[in-house]
Amino acid sequence: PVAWGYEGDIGPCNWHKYFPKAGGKRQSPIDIDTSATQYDGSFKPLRIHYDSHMCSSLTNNGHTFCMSVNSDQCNLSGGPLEDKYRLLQFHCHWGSDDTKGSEHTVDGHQYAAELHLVHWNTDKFKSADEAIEKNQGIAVLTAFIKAGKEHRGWNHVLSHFKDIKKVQGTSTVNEDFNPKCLLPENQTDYWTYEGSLTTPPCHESVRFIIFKEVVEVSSEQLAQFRSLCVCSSRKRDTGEDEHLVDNFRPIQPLNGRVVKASFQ
Ligand SMILES: NS(=O)(=O)c1ccc(S(=O)(=O)NCc2cccs2)s1
Ligand SMILES: [Zn+2]
Repeated sequence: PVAWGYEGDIGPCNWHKYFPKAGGKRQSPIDIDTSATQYDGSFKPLRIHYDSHMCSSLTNNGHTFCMSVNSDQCNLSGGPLEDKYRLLQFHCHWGSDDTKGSEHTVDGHQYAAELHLVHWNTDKFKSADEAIEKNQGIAVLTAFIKAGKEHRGWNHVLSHFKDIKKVQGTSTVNEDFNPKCLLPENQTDYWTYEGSLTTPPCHESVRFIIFKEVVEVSSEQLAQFRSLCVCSSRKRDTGEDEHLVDNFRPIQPLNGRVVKASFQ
């Protein structure tokens, strides 16, 4: 597999050389210009049904932490979606300090981090690997994160981080944890548009649903995101571990796409 990253020769400006989709016309992330969004009154209520008795495993894949979920009881439908989608995994993007880290921006404002709950279309496709490449294959529920008060729900995830500090580290999460607790209270106000995976291979298969309400976590919790290491071997010339930070892709051209809003 081709190595890619967020800085230097393997960074986002060169992804298109090995991952041609990265140069496509409906790429993500984007800036949400709230003065140009269009209210769509036709959206049905979002239906987010997750159960908490799902055994999931947490991995450091070198680009982010990834909580993979293998429950057919975690489903998403409604809102702008025509089909039923099943939760595959969730992960985040964050910065080297609290002033940057989100992938999408709102009126040019970048948040400290961004949560992606990745779902695949089980009505149209037989597997996630098939859905990942197809239009309407993927739906990503997205919440912005800012530094503020501590978030108790996030501690269920962060308590496993010592086991995945190194890349390819994996930890099994058995406790009663429902990822729905990571979403904002207001789940009726969101923006939505058609885009892509924000990492290679950047397939243009994603419907993003981005909540307007921002979730707060403490600065100390954000610092725990940054405690993950990029790779087991590579050391800085100071012998220091290289920490996983600034794993966000720059914003991409809108190319005429319209961002819809579920609220006026
Ligand atoms: N940042 S994001 O939510 O847009 C995502 C990027 C990659 C995602 S994935 O879950 O599809 N894993 C990568 C792949 C698995 C199988 C083939 S590619 S989700
Ligand atoms: Zn993501």
